[in-house]
Order: sequence, then C-alpha cells, then structure tokens
Amino acid sequence: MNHIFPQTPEAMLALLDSWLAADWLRALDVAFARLLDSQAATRGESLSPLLLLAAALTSHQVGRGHVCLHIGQLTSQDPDAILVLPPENAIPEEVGESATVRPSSLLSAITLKDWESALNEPSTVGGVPVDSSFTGSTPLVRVGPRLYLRRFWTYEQIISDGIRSRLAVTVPCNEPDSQAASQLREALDAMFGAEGTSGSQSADWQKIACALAARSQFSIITGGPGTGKTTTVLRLLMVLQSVAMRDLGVRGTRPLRIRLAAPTGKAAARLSESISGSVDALSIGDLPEGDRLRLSIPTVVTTLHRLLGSRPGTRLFRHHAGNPLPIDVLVIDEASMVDVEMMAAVFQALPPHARLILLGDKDQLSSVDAGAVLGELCQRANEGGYTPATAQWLQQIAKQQLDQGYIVNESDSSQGRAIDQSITMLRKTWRFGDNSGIKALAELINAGRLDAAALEPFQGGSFSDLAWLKVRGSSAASSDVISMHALTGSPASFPMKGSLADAWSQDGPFGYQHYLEIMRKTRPAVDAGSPAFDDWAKAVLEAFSRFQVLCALRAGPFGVAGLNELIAEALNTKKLIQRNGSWYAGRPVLVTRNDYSLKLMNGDVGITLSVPASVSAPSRESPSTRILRVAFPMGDGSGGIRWVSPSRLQAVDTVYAMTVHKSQGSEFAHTCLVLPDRSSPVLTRELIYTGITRARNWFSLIVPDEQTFLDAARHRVVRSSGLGELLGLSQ
Ligand SMILES: Nc1ncnc2c1ncn2[C@@H]1O[C@H](COP(=O)(O)OP(=O)(O)OP(=O)(O)O)[C@@H](O)[C@H]1O
Repeated sequence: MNHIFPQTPEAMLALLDSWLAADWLRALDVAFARLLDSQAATRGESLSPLLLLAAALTSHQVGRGHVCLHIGQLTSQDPDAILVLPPENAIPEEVGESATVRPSSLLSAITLKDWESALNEPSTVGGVPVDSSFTGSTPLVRVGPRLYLRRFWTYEQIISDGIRSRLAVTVPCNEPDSQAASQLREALDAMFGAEGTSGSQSADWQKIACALAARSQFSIITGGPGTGKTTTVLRLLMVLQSVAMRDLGVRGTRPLRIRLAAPTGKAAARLSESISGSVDALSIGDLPEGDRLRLSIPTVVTTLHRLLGSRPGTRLFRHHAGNPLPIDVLVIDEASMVDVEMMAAVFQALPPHARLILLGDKDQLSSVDAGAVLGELCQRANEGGYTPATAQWLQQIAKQQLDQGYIVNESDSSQGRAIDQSITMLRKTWRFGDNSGIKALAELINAGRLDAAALEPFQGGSFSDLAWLKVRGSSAASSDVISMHALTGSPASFPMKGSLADAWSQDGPFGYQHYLEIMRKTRPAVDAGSPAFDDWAKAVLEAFSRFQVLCALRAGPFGVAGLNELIAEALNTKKLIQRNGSWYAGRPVLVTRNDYSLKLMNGDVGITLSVPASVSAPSRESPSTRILRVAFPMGDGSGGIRWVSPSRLQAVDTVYAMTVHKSQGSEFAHTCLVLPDRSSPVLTRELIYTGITRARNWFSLIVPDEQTFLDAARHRVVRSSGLGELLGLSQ
C-alpha cells in the first residue's frame, strides 16, 4: 500500500466523506461502509480500510448499473475509468486534485492479494464458489473477482436458477418421432408454410425462433427494429395454443393462460397496438382450431409492475413464490429494459411450469437500474452456438437448414450450452427497405466498423430517410439550426427530390409546429361536449408522437434542459405557443415518477390543452370558462383520455427534448438525435444505436463535432455481472 492509503477505518471513512462532499459518491454508498464499520464495532471487531472502501465502491457501482464490483478489473485496468471517478460532470475547480484523491492514486499499490486478504472477513463477506447455494446472511458476497451486495447476488441466483430449471425440462416435442413433434411440425407449417417465409434459399429465422421457443420453457427472441419480433411471438403463441388446444378434453388440460407484459406503460401500449392490429390479419393456414385460436391470444399488454402487483412504497409484489401468477405463458417485450431486480421478481412470481419468452433488442441500452440481463444472455446470439443435435432437430421439425457457421463443434465443451439452444436472433429487417439510411447507419454502428470514410454516404445525402446536420459548437448559428429543425422537421434537409418530396411532405418529416397546428386548427367548439374534446386530444397526442428530439445529456446547451428551453423559446417567438407561466396550452410533459393515484407511469407523455371546465369533471364554472388540463392516453387499451389538472402533477418535465434513456420502448415517425459538442462517458455505441432505432420513417442527426459521434460509436458499455458465468456463457 502506498503512503496516501488510509491506515485506519476512521481515516478511510474520512476519505469516503471527502468523496461524498465532492459528489463522487452517493450518501448511500458511504452510509453502507459506515454501517459495516459500526456492525463490526458492536462485535468488537475492526474492518480493514480496504474492505470499507470495497463496500462503498460496490454500492457505487450498483448505482451506476453494474450488478457487482469487479475487483480483478481494479487491479488490471485504470480504476478511474472502471469507477468513472471523478464523475463525468465533475467541475475540475470544485473537486480539484488537491481536494480529493483519485482511485488510481489510492489503489496504485493494491494487488489482488491485498484485496483477497481484506475481503477474507467471514462475518462481513460471504465467499462462495460460482454456483453453490449460499445461505449466509453477510452483507457482502464474493464470487471469485466479483463482490456483490447480497441482495444483488441473490437476484442473479434467482434468475439463473429460474432459467436453468426451465431449460432442464424435457418437452415431448424434443423427440422428433413423437406425436407432440408432429403436432408442432404441422402448426409451424400452417403458420410459416413448409419452407418458411424467406423461401427455400435462406433460413427463416422467424420459423427457427418459433421452433426453438416451442421446445423450451425459457426462450429469447432478439433482433433489431422491424425484424419481426412481435410477428414471430404472435405466431409462436398461435403454435403453442394450437398444440395445447388439440389436447383439450384430455383430463386436466385447458387452453394456455397467456399474459403479455412490458417494462413501461409506453412499451406496453405499443405492443398492445401492434398485436391488436396483427392478430386478425395473421394467416393461420389450415389449423383446425380456426377463430377459436385467434380469440385465445390476448391483445392487452400490461406493465410488469401491474402484472406482479406492485405495492407502492415497498419492493414487494403481490405475486411471489408463495402466491404465483395464475398463468402458463409469459411474454415480456422490450426485455433489454428489465433490470436484475425486476427480472428476479418475475422468476419468483412465475409458477414452476410456466414458460417465459423474452423479446428485445440485445444491442440497445441496458436497463436504467442495475443489470444488463438481456444483453448478457444474448452475448453469443450473433454466432448462434447451436449443437449438431439442435440443427438436426430444426431440420426435422421446422425444415430449416442452419448454415454451418451457426453450429458449434461438439468437442468444444465451452460452446453450445443449453441456453444457446433457446436463443434466436432475427436477422432480416422487414420494416426498412434496402435503401434505408436508418437501417444502414444502425447496422454500421452495431458492427463497429466506423471511421470518417464510412460516414460519408450518410453525410452526403445518399439516403432519403436520413438528414445529417452539422452545427458549430454552442453558437447562435447552431441554436438557429436546432430550433428551425425542431419547429419544421426541415424537410429540405432530407435528400428527397421532385414529386417524391411533394408526396412525402404531406406526411412528414414534421417538427413540433405540426402538432401545434393540429391543436389550433381542430379545436372543437366550446359546447362540443366531452367526446369531441377526447378525440381532439387523441389527434394532438398522435401528431405530437410523430416527432421527438432526443439527446444524450441532461445538462448543458445540448442536454435536455438547454434544448427544452431553446425549443420552447423558438415556438414562443413564432407564436405557436404562449408561454405566460410554467403551464400553457401545448406544453408537452413527460411523467418522471409513477403516480398510482393518478394512474400515471414514469415515461407517460401528456399534452396541456385549454378546455371548457366541464370536460375533465363536473364543474361549477361556467361551461364557457376555459381551463388548462393535461391529456394523457388512458393506456388501458380503451383508447380513452385521462384529463389531469396541472396542479396534481408533481413529477413531470417538459418534453420537447428527452434523453435517449427515457425514449427506450418508444418509437417516433421522425426522430432527431442531438449530440453534445464534447465526448462524455455517457456517449456510447448503445446510446447512439438506441437513438437511431427510435426512428420509424425519418432520422436526423445534429452533430457539433463528427469526432464526438465516432468516439461515441466506438465506446461500448460493459456492465459487471456474473449471470453469463452462472449459465456457462462466459468465464
Ligand atoms: N415474415 C414476414 N413477412 C413479411 N412481413 C413481415 C414479416 N415479419 C415481419 N413483417 C412486417 O415487418 C414489420 C415489423 O414487424 P414487427 O413489428 O413484428 O417487428 P419488431 O421486431 O417487433 O419491431 P419493433 O422493433 O418495433 O419491436 C411489420 O409491418 C410486419 O408486418
């Protein structure tokens, strides 16, 4: 240890306090170290300063999305980078070198052996081999180089046990000559055709996904935007239900009880809309169950919180191992947003026989809270990792021939694990045409093949759905470009030509002026009655959802606060809104905290409208008196509007600009991503990819500096966790 390393617990706690004062750590992180110190003192023990540091840093890493602290990395890599200390937004003058010691200086002489001996404290740290069942109650748990808060170690165990027990179930259709296999074959052929929907030339990954998911109690279907995840899961549910319905009448059988869920209200509403529109349109070939089959597929999608029965103010749910959900199949969409704690709660609430199907895009940003469950489980999805036995089964049941590159060599025991056999990556994009710039840019970023030359076609106007706007730092000229784009969507900056441009401009790309014009032009007469105002609100909300400005940061001119102000001011100047207070007609707001009494969820978007007093509730005011109310979609599949008084909204932000993190699970016809003028640890490949893939028809990028974009696209996020190792996916 070097001379600056604190030699006593008191000195270490004082150092942690200085990190807290400098805003490097959260109060929670330091309080945790203090708690361990005082617990040890009551036992008459004294903990080593290094252990106290480890405790605070483990809590710090959890706050940053990691499931654990990777001690090995602290000795082999730059600790400042691993811990992001000083934090990305630290102001150098305030936390100058003299004020605080950096982790790199503090830990420069600390070896792995030092860590191991400090953590060898059985009353505080439970040390366990990778998959032993640990029943101790120590506040920290160490598994090899990973140090966990016990709660988070437990979540990983629950998830891994839930997956492993489901993968271990032998399903009858696994045996190609069985009756179950022949029923599955028939149902798959009815839904996809004997050769699959891609024709006989290439593998139909959707049919493969259905077949693999049908033979496993746990499965994942991953893929980029528009690769058909929803379409595939719908067909899968039809296949599962059709097979289940054939057995009806056999004692004890009934149609499958299926539930669909998503992590946020927004994502749930989007899946619900997509499924409702698809069930009737789906061809079910000559399956004998006919319309009964369609009716047995739910179209209502609930949030995970609602499904599990969250209890406000607690971490507990109404459904858990002692009161499991009464279901047979659970589908979770947008699973990349589900953190370890919620995923563990799902596994606990599922009855042991229930099938779990996860859908999501493995390359998107991970959950806001700790964990990267989908990304970690899908780390080998690109390569396939199917065993020869799986490939042969797919050939017999789905009539799909896997390319050799996706099949592992059976002699390599580290490959072709059980979990690999239940994951399918959809590889063909159906939503975007071959000339789509959105698709090409997203693929380029994911492939990591990025340099200035590769960006040229995107900047040079080769794609009609993509606009690349360069601005110069935070100058007045930059502000003008951003405000103009936010107002109009700048159709002229999309390289559309001639009559195509005219046709397209009818339908976009729009900016915010569009929804404000709809608001002004289609406002019902004051005595039109509540249904007319509901319809008006729906039209305004729909128009608003056609465009969204996204950004990476919260603060600064290119962050949420700066952009919201810039855009609101520009709309005000153009008299599209009248900002005479914090609440005004046209103000769009984003709910930032669940509010169960108002039935509003974090992420819900509403628009402030001026309506007659009688619209939202019986009122003593004169019917002609106009008041401000915020219109939110009801979000229960009814298509209704919930009117809320602004004074009741405690946690909302204006949402002309939204962070990419908040936009997960949403999609907009025109998405504009504004990047800051300097690199930041927040700017990552996952963030850029998630931003681009929120766009359905048009994508515009506003970049002050091309290098910032390139740096971001090269910077990957790797969250520390042990789930992959527990399931044999990584060492
Ligand atoms: N096999 C297919 N043949 C023809 N069209 C398809 C096929 N699969 C999907 N599509 C179409 O592609 C579009 C995108 O499909 P879908 O919504 O299922 O994709 P997704 O991966 O769920 O999209 P998202 O990224 O929005 O979650 C839909 O219009 C769908 O009808």
